[in-house]
Amino acid sequence: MGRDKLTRQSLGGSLYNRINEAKVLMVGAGGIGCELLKNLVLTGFGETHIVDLDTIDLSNLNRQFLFRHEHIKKSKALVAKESASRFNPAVKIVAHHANIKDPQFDVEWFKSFDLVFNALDNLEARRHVNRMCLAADRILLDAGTTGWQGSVTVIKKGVSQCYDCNPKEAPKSFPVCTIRTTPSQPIHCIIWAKSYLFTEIFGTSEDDAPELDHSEDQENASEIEKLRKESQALKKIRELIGKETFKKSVFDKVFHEDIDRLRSMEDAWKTRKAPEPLQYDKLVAETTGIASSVAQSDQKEWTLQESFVVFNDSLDRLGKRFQDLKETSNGNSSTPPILTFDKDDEDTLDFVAASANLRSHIFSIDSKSKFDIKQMAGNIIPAIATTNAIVAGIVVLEAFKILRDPPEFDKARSVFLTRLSNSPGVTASESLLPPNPYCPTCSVAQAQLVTDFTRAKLKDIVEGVLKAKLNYSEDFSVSTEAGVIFEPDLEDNLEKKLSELSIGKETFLTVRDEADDCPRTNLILSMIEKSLPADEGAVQLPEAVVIPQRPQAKPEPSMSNGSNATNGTKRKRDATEADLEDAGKMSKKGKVQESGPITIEDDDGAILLD
Ligand SMILES: Nc1ncnc2c1ncn2[C@@H]1O[C@H](COP(=O)(O)OP(=O)(O)OP(=O)(O)O)[C@@H](O)[C@H]1O
Ligand SMILES: [Zn+2]
Repeated sequence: MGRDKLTRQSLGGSLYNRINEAKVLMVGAGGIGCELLKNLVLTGFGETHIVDLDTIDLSNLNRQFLFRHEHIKKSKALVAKESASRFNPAVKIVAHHANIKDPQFDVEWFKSFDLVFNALDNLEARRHVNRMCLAADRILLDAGTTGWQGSVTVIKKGVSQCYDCNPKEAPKSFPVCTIRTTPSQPIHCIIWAKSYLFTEIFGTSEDDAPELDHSEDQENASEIEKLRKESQALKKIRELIGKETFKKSVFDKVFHEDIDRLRSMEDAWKTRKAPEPLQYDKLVAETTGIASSVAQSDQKEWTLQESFVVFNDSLDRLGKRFQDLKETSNGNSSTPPILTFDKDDEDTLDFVAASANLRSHIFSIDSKSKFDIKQMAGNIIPAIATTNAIVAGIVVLEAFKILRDPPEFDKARSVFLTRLSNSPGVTASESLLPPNPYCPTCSVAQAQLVTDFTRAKLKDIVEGVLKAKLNYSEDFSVSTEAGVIFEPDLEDNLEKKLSELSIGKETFLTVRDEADDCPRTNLILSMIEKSLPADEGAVQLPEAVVIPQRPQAKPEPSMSNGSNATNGTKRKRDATEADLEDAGKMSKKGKVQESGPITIEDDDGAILLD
């Protein structure tokens, strides 16, 4: 009996043949991706391309079953291909060890697929694939999981909601002053250790850390200035790396001198307990007999003395790595050596865990185990293989509906996996909702520009296409994800080449009509690279574009029931339902709330996580 006989029987010959001929793209070969690839290959999808930028880590092996111990440090995409090929040698698998945002994966490339599957773990890459599929007019099946929660959504341009139709919760950040001056929860000390202390000693600068919110800096200008001086002093300590005095200097600076300064701000401690500085020599005396192997006890909360031992030991390890790096990069001043925090890098995790707990002790905050700190610093909740397997199965069932002849879009559903205590089953589903007419990504006009990047300038787009071909008047702006590059008061970029403005074939440009009367909806431009004859324009508009008027002012979302309904008939999903990946991060003690974003409630109160 042929290996595909039963599959053919259960799917029916016509669907089976279409699956056999289908060319699909799977973005992400992690927890969901491994399960999904197995399903695609065993069902007989004719050609599957895999894109993943990462290499295999020890911590992936418990659930990413296409990978084995001997694959650690190898490309996920390539090993996934190798392992899954053995399940069904009749299908073709193509692996790309790359970032899906790389320019080689342009709109034309997306057009070469019948279907696209997202098996990703982050908002940024998902949004990018969403935009690419809209520009290429390809159906995207997005699968996501967070712990026990999961979702599968079918996104078809103009028919169903896209990934951006519901605004997503911005990642949680903390005001700088909370982190640096008045921490009150373990997470504040963990962010301090990871995004301030570690980066100032071994990395670049805290200013770039996404967890730190600088929006209130102006209001606290004098305190921020003092904090800045503290950071500079800490950076100087970097010069002591490798010297006998290094560890004590770091310790004295951040756990003694800086704390003394904070204590002197009496107003800050009127309603809370003032921090207590630590003494290096006293702790040295108290820690004789504690072995550095205590760092391996990752489930228990270390004592102050144990944290001190791990702090010193991890600083030794990191200092040595930093020195080695410096030696190997000697003479190459353009790349100063830096170390970066990685939750799977024991040396960096030990340092962050020990430093966070020392700071927690100073501020009378509960300490956390290294295991808990790994979850919180890595902003992760445990991934659950079963959830991944369920969504990877459901997403293929949705793909069947789309591949039928004729396609059964009306039967396609958004499916959610929940473990809410009052929910009757494991999954819930709803029909696909129509696009949000105010969505900045899909309720817009789209156009493609054929572009010769060797000579195209911004002027060729602004003057040659937008004004000459699409009748934009003077009042409009053009922006990339990085910001505005053209508007009536910003004309300096017109003579610049697109490459100088970091615009490539993977870039989307947004044209916003700023006219007072009847402005048109936003226009999203994507690029097709082509070498064009010198006597022709460097940017061409191959097809006519219709740009409708912008809809009237957006109604205020109703906050009464936590929904943000816009279409009168059906309630739109709220952030928790629609974006489980980002709304639903939980710790072991996490508790899901039924509406609104998800909170972690730990002993120190509730905090929102992205
Ligand atoms: N921009 C991107 N381009 C290509 N692949 C990506 C991109 N962003 C994320 N990925 C991949 O998506 C996959 C998501 O899988 P998963 O959620 O299981 O994460 P993981 O990194 O394997 O696990 P964990 O984060 O729990 O350690 C990862 O393999 C990751 O490398
Ligand atoms: Zn949309």
